Amino acid sequence: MADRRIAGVYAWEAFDSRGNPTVGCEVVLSDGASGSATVPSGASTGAHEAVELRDGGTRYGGKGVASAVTNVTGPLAAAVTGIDAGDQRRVDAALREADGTTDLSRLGANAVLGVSLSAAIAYASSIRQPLHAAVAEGDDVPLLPMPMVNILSGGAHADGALDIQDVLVVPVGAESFREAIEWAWRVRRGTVEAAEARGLPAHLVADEGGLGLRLGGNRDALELVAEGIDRSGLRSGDEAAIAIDVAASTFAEDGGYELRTEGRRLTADELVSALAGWVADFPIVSLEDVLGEDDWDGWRQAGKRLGGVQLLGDDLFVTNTARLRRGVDEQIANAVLVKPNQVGTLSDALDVVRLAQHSGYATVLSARSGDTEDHWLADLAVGWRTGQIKVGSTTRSERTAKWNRLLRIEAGPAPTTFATW
Ligand SMILES: C=C(OP(=O)(O)O)C(=O)O
Ligand SMILES: [Mg+2]
Repeated sequence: MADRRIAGVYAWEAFDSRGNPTVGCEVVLSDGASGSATVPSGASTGAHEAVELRDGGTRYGGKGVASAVTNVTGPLAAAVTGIDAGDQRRVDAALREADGTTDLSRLGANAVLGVSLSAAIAYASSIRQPLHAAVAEGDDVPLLPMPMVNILSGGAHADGALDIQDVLVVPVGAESFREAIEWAWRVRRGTVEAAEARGLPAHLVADEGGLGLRLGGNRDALELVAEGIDRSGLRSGDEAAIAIDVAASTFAEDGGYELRTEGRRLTADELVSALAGWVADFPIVSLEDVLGEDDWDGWRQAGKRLGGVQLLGDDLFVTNTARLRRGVDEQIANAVLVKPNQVGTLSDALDVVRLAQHSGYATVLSARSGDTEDHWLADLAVGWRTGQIKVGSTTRSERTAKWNRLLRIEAGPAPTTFATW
């Protein structure tokens, strides 16, 4: 039997797409196979996420990850050396044990995820399988996810150009991933045309490559993207629909919601009413983080009034099984955003995906606003059959790396299916 024990673990500081430092990691196995991964980093982070370790006085202006790097090569390497990389659960348990905290704040969730991912990638290389096949369970057939593609950006990703963080297109009528991503690109082009027709500078892009336009208010953003869909020639609602990441925690203040671009303050109830109005007027199929991350009562009320659409919890659930379990038990939201670095290990992220799938919740695997050119996220979406993926726009290489990887997987040789909406 091949010897796939972890024999070496290396780490370094790498750039993310905002030019901030992040952790790169490589795991080498006894049989000589190796795998490396870089870890992404969010901006609109949830308060309950596992902790990303940052420290001062190192590179790139004193917000380095030098301690995360030395934690990889020191205690985390010691904890996993000798473990069979094919036993992901054991690798991840050893990483958690080495850290000893529930939020991974001692050694850093960024350090832990680097090792967890690199071990999985090294194992896939050793068994000569693509990562999506190596992480698939049982007889699961690879499933290409429906993309959710960023068109307009606001919030923490575009210097507050809008209060809401993302207006995205979902190519709901597409029959293959290739068609879906082309349709998303057509909607972007249509939105650029719509912006230019209004004299807006459509070449300025935000962190995830979405257009970073200063508009009169949030509704204007929806009107612009709706016009972009019309200009794309796609049928609004049937072929191309809209998703919003409200990211409400980023503008929640003293129990209310400050819509700064509109100069008004709303209660939770008024914010839900505004969202219900948008759902009535635009082809919206998915709403993310509609209220603050700890406003469970507000979310329950929101579910009653916005029940017809996908209600997606990001900051609400933070890829955490305990929080998702509470959501399922209390019938709050109906979908979960899954960001592996919110929880720190692949096994924990997979547990969230499976709990959601068994509970009838949809799953959307997601990149971060600070991401890298790595594309393991695409393989996880396919192998775990998450059904949806959110990566940002169709521009900027750290985004296209994931789309291009999905196009590559769809081209074969393994047979795939596509997750229609
Ligand atoms: C991808 C997102 O942004 P960030 O990575 O900044 O949390 C998000 O909020 O869904
Ligand atoms: Mg979000």
